Amino acid sequence: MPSLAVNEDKREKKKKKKIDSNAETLDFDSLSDKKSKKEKKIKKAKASESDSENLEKKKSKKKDKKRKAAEMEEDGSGTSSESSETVDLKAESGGNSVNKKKKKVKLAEADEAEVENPNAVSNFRISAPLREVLKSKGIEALFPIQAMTFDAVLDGSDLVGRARTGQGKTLAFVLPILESLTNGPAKAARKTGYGRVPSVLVLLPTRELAKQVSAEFEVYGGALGLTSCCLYGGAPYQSQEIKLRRGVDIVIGTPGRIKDHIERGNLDFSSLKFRVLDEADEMLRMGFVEDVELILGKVEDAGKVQTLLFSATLPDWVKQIATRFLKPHKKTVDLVGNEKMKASINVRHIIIPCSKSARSQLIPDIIRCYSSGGSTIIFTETKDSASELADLLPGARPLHGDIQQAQREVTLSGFRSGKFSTLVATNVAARGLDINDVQLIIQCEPPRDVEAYIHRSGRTGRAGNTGVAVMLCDPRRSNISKIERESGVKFEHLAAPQPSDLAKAAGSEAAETITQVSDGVIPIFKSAAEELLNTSGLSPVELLAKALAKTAGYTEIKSRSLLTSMENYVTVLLQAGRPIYTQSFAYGVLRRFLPEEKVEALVGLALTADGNGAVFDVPTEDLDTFLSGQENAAGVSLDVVKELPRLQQRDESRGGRFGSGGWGGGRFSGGSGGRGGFSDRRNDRFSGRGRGGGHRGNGKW
Ligand SMILES: Nc1ncnc2c1ncn2[C@@H]1O[C@H](COP(=O)(O)OP(=O)(O)OP(=O)(O)O)[C@@H](O)[C@H]1O
Repeated sequence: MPSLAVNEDKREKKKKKKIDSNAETLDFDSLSDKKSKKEKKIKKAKASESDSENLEKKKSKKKDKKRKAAEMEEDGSGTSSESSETVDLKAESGGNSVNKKKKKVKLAEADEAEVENPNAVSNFRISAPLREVLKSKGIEALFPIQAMTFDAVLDGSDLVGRARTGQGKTLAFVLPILESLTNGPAKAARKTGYGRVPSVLVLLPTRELAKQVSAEFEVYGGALGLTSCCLYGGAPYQSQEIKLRRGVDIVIGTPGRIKDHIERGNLDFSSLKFRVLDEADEMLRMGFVEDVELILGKVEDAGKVQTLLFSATLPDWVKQIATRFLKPHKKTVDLVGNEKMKASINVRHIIIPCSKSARSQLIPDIIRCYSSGGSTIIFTETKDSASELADLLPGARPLHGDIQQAQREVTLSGFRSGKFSTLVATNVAARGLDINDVQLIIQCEPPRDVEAYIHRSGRTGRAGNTGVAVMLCDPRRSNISKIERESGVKFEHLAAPQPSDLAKAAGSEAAETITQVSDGVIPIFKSAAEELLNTSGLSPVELLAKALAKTAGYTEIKSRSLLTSMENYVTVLLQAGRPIYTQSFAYGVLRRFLPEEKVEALVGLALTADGNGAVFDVPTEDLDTFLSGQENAAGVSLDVVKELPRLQQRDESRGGRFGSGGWGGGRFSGGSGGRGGFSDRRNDRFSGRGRGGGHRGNGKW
């Protein structure tokens, strides 16, 4: 297999990543305990060389994050006038444990960039323990959505917040809620002591997301002495009930399980101060509306509770529902608004045509080309396809709603920690999941709605990092134009990587690894090399090329068709000297000069966008029959295509004959042509589109 060298590389990267994250954890521990600065200095001085290396890495990571935060600001959100108001408010806030003197010292210590940055953490009413945690995570400035909502939330407003994926919406509610509970308006009425009832309720659509947000509350809330509890289905009730009985400040969970706990009399919202609906649109879309309404309805005096609603996508119907849950004078901070581009601007959005049957062959190559050695999440429409594909891809694991919760957790934590680098998931992983180093998203087919596209592709390119989202599809059947129009994404229509391109890349990597081999091996292998040179009949360069190929894992290079990406097929263009409006006309022309069984053997027939031709794939072994056969048909030409012409695309929403999009013509960088277009009347290779599983309602993923 061609991926050996790259896998080695990936393992090295993962190792490094783990060392880095360990360093962060250690640092956080030392910050959060109450040891004096002097002790810390001594500890630091004693730190081993590798520790200091880790610190160096961490510093540069922090600088990177700071730069990214500043860049994000420049994207146009945090206005300086607002920020200066924030600074004033902070100076006036008596409840804040940081006194003015300390603040001055801090500001003096802060580097220039921090002072100049209006979104610097020090410019907000964020108390010392939270600042310490933020610092330990390399966060020195708030992202725009956080900066623009912080005061409103801390000062008691209901709020609807919207920012693109990966822009830090979680901390946008975590930080002000925690400050409010410990230093702000919610402090006075907050229940404390054993058996206390929760002050905060956070609802999320999936278990994985609930756990992730709960972990944030544990880290940040823990620094302030607040406890949290995550309630989600598939996990035993008992441990959740024990926690609730002991008393918690923050409850995070999925609607179904929260409702169950209410019905069992385990939850009392009489002292609730905050309700958060994260990924609100998804929760409501999944059919949780009634559960959510029931849960929110359990708050007796809604006037005393602040309600916050966050998502990267807020369809109009959700905004309408929001008016039922939020107070009339709620604030709205919408950083996407009417901007055309609704998906992440840090992500390269690519479409590669591919038949269902070629997926498992093509995906490893896409990973090799686009994952930059990082992790990949592949989205399928159904649970079955996720399991099937995970079985076919080496080292991949599935994640979907039919997998036992305990296994789901093992899988996700293995993926997070880099134990394996390809996750094949349904929409259960589409929302909110923030996983370090996911560089590539592959969607096996276009999702049914634009929101799903936005959230899935948003699992990469987070917190100012970049990423790639590749969508595979059958242009004849997909509604790409609709997704393109509604998401504002301008897709790059590219060809699938050719095996020869991949082999070339692998060859360069292999050459690099060969230079790293010690000269000490030469005397041992020299006589075998001389023997080979003398007997092979090949030149030294040719022999070395073979050795490199073997090192890279190649013993042969297979061809792959431009149209369906299938191995051992070749793409042919048919022209009939007149327009070809229908597939049946194209088949009719072919039948005029080819035996029926050969016509039956072709796959993926699609009409060209100019209406003058049809392309299809033929088995390589049948190519000669096709090409020589045309001599018997006047006016007909058949040519092997080097670059795929633009193809007609189905445009469901507009119903035009020649859709606005079009396929092919694109080139994979360094590749040898575009491809696309499908139809297979013989065995309907594309019939398994698998919409059946759907994703509405509980447990469909
Ligand atoms: N101010 C900040 N500076 C640097 N990194 C940050 C900051 N705030 C959040 N992050 C990091 O950004 C990443 C994305 O944050 P988060 O998961 O909250 O995004 P999101 O907007 O909720 O995305 P999604 O819409 O996909 O749920 C996380 O890794 C988080 O730790």
